Amino acid sequence: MTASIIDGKGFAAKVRGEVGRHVKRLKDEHGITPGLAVVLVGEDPASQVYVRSKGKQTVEAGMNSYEHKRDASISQEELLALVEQLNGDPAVHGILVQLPLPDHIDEDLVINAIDPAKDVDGFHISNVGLLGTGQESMVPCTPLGCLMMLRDFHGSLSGMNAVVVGRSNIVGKPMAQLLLGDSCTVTIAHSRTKDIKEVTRRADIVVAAVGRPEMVTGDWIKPGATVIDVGINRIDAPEKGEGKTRLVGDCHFDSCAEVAGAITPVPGGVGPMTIACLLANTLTACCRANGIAAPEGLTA
Ligand SMILES: Nc1nc(=O)c2c([nH]1)NC[C@@H]1CN(c3ccc(C(=O)N[C@@H](CCC(=O)O)C(=O)O)cc3)C=[N+]21
Ligand SMILES: [Mg+2]
Repeated sequence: MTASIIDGKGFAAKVRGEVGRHVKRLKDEHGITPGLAVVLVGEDPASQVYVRSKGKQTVEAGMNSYEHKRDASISQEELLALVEQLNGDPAVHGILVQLPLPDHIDEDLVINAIDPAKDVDGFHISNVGLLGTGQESMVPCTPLGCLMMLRDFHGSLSGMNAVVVGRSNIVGKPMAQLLLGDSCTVTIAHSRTKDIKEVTRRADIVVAAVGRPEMVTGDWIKPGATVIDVGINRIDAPEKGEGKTRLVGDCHFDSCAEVAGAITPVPGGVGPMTIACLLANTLTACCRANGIAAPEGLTA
């Protein structure tokens, strides 16, 4: 078998186009422009790349983008004061504080200082609780993007056996909640899971979110299963020349693609969908803040 490739990059472009059409309508009919504030602390070059492409795509969708870059030495108090300022700014409908933060800053404290209604990452404890109880919330972008691709490919997910590999607050746990919400039978596997291959090999859907390059190989996959690869790992690529690198997922693409029915590539899979869902969440937050019905199909 050779798997179908799920085109996250193409799907993300469609989602961004749909967001852009709703943004235009908000402007034309209500005179409102959604605004996204991104806070970047420190100089990590990879983070800077993400922040730049987020800003560019935000503007392309017709929304306002506000970037707040701060030195890695910023104090926790100063960062909390910035979050408070953004909470109180009516032009800002979404706030994203890029993670990870430097070690001297308590990440949970900063995230929980964000107004939950503006928490477009869906990381605030209120949003986590709302998602877990099936109430309206802001849904984390990466799992939302994965869910959109799965729904698009399969239609209904009801009754499917889904295994999420990884138990992070950012991806694994919310992904499991969303799959449960779509009536999958959900297992969360992780580094301490015994006979993990036997667990994943029973899955109709495998979502790999462990942050270990190419850990999931074809022998972990049931023939015909759908594989969603969340990992974005930069590894050395001496075959491309001295000092060169390349991006790989948490799945070993070639061996998984021989067995799976469908698979997302890296790059061009989950990553672009994450950014598209960030824009969708910003639009949703803006609509809710203004008492306007948020467009369906862009939320969980
Ligand atoms: N509060 C917070 N929210 C985040 O959502 C968040 C964060 N912090 N910290 C960093 C990670 C990383 N992240 C990515 C999003 C898109 C791509 C993406 O689009 N990647 C392209 C490739 C990019 C390349 O070529 O380097 C792709 O997979 O095709 C990657 C990484 C969001 N993050
Ligand atoms: Mg930290």
